[in-house]
Amino acid sequence: GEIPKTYDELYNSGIEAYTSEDWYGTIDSLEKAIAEFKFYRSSLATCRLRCNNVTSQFEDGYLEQFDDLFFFDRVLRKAECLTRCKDKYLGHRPERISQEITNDFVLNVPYSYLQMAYYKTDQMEKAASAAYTFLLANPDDVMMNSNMDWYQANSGIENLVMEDMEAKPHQINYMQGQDAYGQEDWSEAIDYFEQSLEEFYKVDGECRSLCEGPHEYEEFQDLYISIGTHYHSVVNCRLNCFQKTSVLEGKFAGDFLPSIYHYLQYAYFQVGEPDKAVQCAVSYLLFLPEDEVMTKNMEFYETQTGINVDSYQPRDDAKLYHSRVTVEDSLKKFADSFMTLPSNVVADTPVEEFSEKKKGDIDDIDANNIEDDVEGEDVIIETSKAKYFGEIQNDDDDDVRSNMDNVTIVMTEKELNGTLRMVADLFASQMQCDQLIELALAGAVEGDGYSGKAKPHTTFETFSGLTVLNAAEKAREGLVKAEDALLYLDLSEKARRYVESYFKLPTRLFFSYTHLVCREAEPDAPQDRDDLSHPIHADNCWLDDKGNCIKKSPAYVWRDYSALMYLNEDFEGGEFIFARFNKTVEASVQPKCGRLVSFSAGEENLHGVKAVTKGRRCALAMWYTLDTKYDEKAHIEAREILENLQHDELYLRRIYQ
Ligand SMILES: O=C(O)CCC(=O)C(=O)O
Ligand SMILES: [Fe+3]
Repeated sequence: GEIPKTYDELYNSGIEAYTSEDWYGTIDSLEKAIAEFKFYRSSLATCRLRCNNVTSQFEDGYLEQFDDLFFFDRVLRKAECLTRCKDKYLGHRPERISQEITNDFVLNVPYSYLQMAYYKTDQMEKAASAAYTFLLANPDDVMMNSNMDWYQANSGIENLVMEDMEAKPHQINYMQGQDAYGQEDWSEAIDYFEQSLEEFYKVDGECRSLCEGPHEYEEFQDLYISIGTHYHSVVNCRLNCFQKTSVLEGKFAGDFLPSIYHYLQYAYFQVGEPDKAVQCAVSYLLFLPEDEVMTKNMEFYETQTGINVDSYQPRDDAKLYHSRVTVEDSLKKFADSFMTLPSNVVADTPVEEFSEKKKGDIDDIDANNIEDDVEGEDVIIETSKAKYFGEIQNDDDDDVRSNMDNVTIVMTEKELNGTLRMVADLFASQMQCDQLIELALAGAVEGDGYSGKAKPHTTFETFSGLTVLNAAEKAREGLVKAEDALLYLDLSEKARRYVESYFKLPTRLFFSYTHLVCREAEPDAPQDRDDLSHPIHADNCWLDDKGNCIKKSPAYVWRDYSALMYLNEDFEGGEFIFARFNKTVEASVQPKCGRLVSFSAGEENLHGVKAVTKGRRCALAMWYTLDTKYDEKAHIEAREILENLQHDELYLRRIYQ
């Protein structure tokens, strides 16, 4: 028969039909494209999963006596199995389909065309659902947001139901489970949550196997280095699956998986199955061992039901998942220690997937407080509150932290009167601070970072700055010391790692912008000025006149965390303040050499700097993002420049010695 079209071909015909306003044609092609995309991905995943079970024709243990024959026997048998399987299910399809088009599918872009086509053909409900589906992956899209408002106001349909047309079974079951749970229909809740759990692991398995796709090599290297390089990107991609699968209504829900065990333990308890309840509780604690509510529940089980909780193991599914991720994470860290992840990682699942959503805003999945209802006992208190799921992936970040010589935390959320804030000392020695100030004096440019405006915030101070890349370039030109520029890179990396670990971030934190800055009071500035050196602001949104945080351009909306490492204290004024929009101060921090203040970059952390009335105040300012897209590549480039310099210098020394 006719060779079926691939999803990129169908997508292109859909767009062509759209351009010529052939709405039925658009719908036909795009619906087929979406179906084909799903078929393609699930077949690929199925083949890869199936081929995990290949067995060797050799006697058990026979190959293990030769160095790597056992390993390569499995590799070849898997390769053979995959070749056959792909041939059978995906026969005519090319090995690789345009990455750009694949990304469009991952980001629900076909639904933006479908939305219009459904609307034009008078299918309002579908049109609204398509708009909603597109928005889940592209929440900031201005056009689609206004379409959505329009549907809500003018569709003419009462109770217009908008569906996520890409909702996956683990998400649907989860939401149905929550409904049943809210109705206190425990056995139905158990069914849904068990189903959701099973589907979660299935989707996760598919996601992980889709990571095994092609990889752009610069060149083939040693056999093992090539394999290792490819595996590095695969394991990185696999670890990202947690983010991609733990999504509810388009948003990253950090405790999606553990919360299912939380719901289940309560529901099992309610239906009189305390054994299963404890198993679920123990499974939950595997992911979030420090959870207070669950720890209390365990005490309850122990004291009120007579169960010996210590004899319980987590469920097999939880154990398997947890230990796999733990091992993968340590393999990835090991790989990270000697090779860099290529920036052009090509896998079937783009790394950017869900980038809009992972931003680190961990949403409350459900704040559904379940009141005590077992004879007034002090029982299982509430369902899961949002928690970071950092424990799994950040295990040995604690080492990083303890390796940070003598860094000490001096203020936490409590003293700082807010959330996601901290102050720590001893990040740099006096000598290092002096070196960085010297670097700033030699290299910083007035108005750098503010379109050259030397006085961007107040007329009474001059602002100057130097980026990491400019520092390296100036070192190359001999304008600043290379070792100072290197220290700039090293200290900012030290801070980045500390912040990543301190806030237990589930994924890597990237630099988004790094700036060595000084603010210097004008010699004739009045001592009693009442303006600020830096007005109250949030780092990732702009505040309108009512103090609303607008997360739109020109704000740097992708910034998720900020940190400032102070370099001196010999100036007057210049305290850093956390403050409300009406300028009431929540906490104030006195800068000094080696002190780091760090906080999440949103409206929860409005801040500013009090007037510097005398002298010069210097700091290493860093803004970070969780979104790889905004990774400040300048750090790598700067390091390269400096390494080359160092290399040249050694070379010259050798010649002239
Ligand atoms: O220098 C400081 O203490 C804070 C500066 C700041 O908030 C910013 O540049 O966004
Ligand atoms: Fe700021």
